[in-house]
Amino acid sequence: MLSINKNTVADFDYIKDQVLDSIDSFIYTKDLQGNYTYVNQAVLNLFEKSLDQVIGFADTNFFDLSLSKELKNNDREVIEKGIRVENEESSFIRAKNEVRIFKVVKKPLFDLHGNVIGICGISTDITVEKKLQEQVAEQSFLLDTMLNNIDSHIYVKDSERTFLYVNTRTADLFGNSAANIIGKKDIDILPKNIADHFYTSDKKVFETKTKQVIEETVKDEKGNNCHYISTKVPFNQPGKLPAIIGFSTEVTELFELKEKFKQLANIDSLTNLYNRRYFTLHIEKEYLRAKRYSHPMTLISIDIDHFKSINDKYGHPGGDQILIAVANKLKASLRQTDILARIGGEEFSIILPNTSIASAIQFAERIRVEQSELRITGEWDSEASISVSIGVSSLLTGDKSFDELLSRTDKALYQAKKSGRNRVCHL
Ligand SMILES: Nc1nc2c(ncn2[C@@H]2O[C@H](COP(=O)(O)OP(=O)(O)OP(=O)(O)O)[C@@H](O)[C@H]2O)c(=O)[nH]1
Repeated sequence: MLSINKNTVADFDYIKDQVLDSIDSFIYTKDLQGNYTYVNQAVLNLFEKSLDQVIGFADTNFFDLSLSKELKNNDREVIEKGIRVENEESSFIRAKNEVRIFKVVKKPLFDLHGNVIGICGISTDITVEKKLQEQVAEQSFLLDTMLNNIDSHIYVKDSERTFLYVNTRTADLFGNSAANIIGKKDIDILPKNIADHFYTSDKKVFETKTKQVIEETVKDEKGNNCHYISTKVPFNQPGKLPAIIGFSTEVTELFELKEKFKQLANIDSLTNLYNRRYFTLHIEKEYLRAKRYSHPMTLISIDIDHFKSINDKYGHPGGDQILIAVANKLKASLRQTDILARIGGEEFSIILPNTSIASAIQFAERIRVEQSELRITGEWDSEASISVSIGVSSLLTGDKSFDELLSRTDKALYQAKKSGRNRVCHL
């Protein structure tokens, strides 16, 4: 049989106090007036008071209650309703001169007849945890705001092609919500050919474990080409599948602008034919190709006769219109592989790859006739007509550079001029 004597109770109280005092949580009881009837050591440490400075005293001595609203409300709720309250309290501690946040559990204390005679509370300081949570929430908000407003598509995808993250821009591009995309595979979200196209470069990151910068071109739903610069970096977390973080920026406008600039640099603005710069680049290329494969290559030089007099007769703007008409007629005579350029004022050249001198002479003669039959109308009374002189020359086995071909063609043109114009000469 268990016998309890005075000493056993004292021992038990002593042990209980030791246990309660060794707990980091704040344990306390208060009477109905809100005066403390018990506090453990943690409470004394928090208040920086001794036991007799706390027992019998109310919270107003230890908290700034104007800044500790939940404390009073929670206490009132427990006492008035006789219920257990579990809540968070943010309280200003006078001794520490700072606000601390507590997770509190407060219960009513009853007498033998079931009347509420006070409250018992256990509070745990969660200030650091809360601050960390706030910091994480703040950083996550900041990151979300940045990722969702940046002009790039950002996504995280694992090696099994499952999206782990997409920003709003990516979700919009895929025509779905981020919540619907995350957790799904690219092939479940995108048309197979597009998903596979993206996965080809994803795979490269998984295989090489290094960052890849790729230019990607994808057709949108209207069939237009969209150009992207994509940077994909490996993202590995212990215990998880390898993943990549992708940043894709649409550069369609820039790409098209670049292409336009490239074109403009090569195009003559008056006639829209290639200019001398493009011609020079290409004649060298064609020359090297013809040399390497021992293919024939012929050059034609065309010069409008007495263009100075045409300018004098029709004025400079009239002369421009005639140049455009001549250019258009020349363009219409070309084969797909021929390269036509305006290389000077009223001078044009045609590179004829894979063409023998005999066929080139025939072609030049056809051009000469077509040009002489041109009737050009404009802001003048009669129809304007012109003639052209043409020089033709082919690449010879002994040629050391394309300059030799160029100079032979020029000489042939000079001969055509010298021998009366409106004719084709060849060398
Ligand atoms: N309208 C116009 N004229 C140009 C342009 N570029 C050059 N010219 C003119 O073309 C004329 C070329 O004259 P020339 O080189 O003396 O030769 P030509 O009068 O054609 O005589 P031949 O070539 O000997 O038959 C000059 O009057 C230039 O001012 C241009 O872009 N527009």
